[in-house]
Amino acid sequence: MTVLARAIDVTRRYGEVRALDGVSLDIRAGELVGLLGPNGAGKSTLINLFTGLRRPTSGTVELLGGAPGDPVLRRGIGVTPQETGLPESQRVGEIVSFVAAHFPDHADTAELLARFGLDGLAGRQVGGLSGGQRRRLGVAPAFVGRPWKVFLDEPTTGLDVEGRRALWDGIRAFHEEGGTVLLTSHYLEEVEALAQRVVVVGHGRVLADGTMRAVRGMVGTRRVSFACDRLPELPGVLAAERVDGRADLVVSDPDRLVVELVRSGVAFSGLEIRPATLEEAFLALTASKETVDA
Ligand SMILES: Nc1ncnc2c1ncn2[C@@H]1O[C@H](COP(=O)(O)OP(=O)(O)OP(=O)(O)O)[C@@H](O)[C@H]1O
Repeated sequence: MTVLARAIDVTRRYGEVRALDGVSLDIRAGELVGLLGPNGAGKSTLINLFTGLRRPTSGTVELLGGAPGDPVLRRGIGVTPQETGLPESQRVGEIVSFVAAHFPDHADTAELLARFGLDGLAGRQVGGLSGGQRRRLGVAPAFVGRPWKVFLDEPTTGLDVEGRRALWDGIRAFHEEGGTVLLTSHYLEEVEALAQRVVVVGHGRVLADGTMRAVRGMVGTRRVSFACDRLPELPGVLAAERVDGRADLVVSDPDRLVVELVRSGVAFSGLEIRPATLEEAFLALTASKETVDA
């Protein structure tokens, strides 16, 4: 299948910060890929490289088979950055028409607005939109030039459930017509609802790349905590902390951990098991990768 965006062993530094560290990734035509990772993982940097806004420090980035900075190739993509500053006094219809005017073949603006739940608002000034309507207006223009591929950086941040669903429907409709999507998100549920393939990034590296099911298995960790005087050696611990006489462990198999804890003969009390947050799961995944790589 045609590769629409490709990164080969890409590193990007900002001074001392290594935002991307040896990332290789292919996005093929027709895929809907979720790029999932905690704050600072390097998601926006990767999108900025694919869309030609930044250059890699080393490695190669290709867009539609060429250089991402090529204006002709860039006409084939649509981009929504994490934040958009739309002029308050401009009307919704004017904004979409302005973007459409840059493309020789563009979508019908009324249809596009309807697709993103903004129908009936073409004459409304941006200043009169709700936060959710504003965000959807920030995303819709990415689709106006009939792109091959769209890059959406946290498209649903700040949206309520209804707004999120309206946006998901718009993204799905584009994908069902054959469009390719790379979207970033902090939310596992969002990526699960939309993407067939999920790429987990952390500390500038690809930590996992596969189906949602496979990745959920990897990040589906639990936090097990209990009070004890001494923490024995236990298998399968991804991260451990001791706070006020309690051990706090992140594990992927809590049942096995508890069995081993009992077997160790160490006295414990106040056992609690709860799902780790996604953030914790990512940290554990990153930490375990670092241990493996060390
Ligand atoms: N222009 C910049 N100058 C300096 N450092 C930067 C710059 N842009 C990004 N970084 C750093 O690079 C790292 C990766 O940032 P990036 O924005 O790509 O992460 P992200 O995964 O998109 O995070 P978030 O989910 O918070 O948007 C972070 O440590 C960030 O502080």
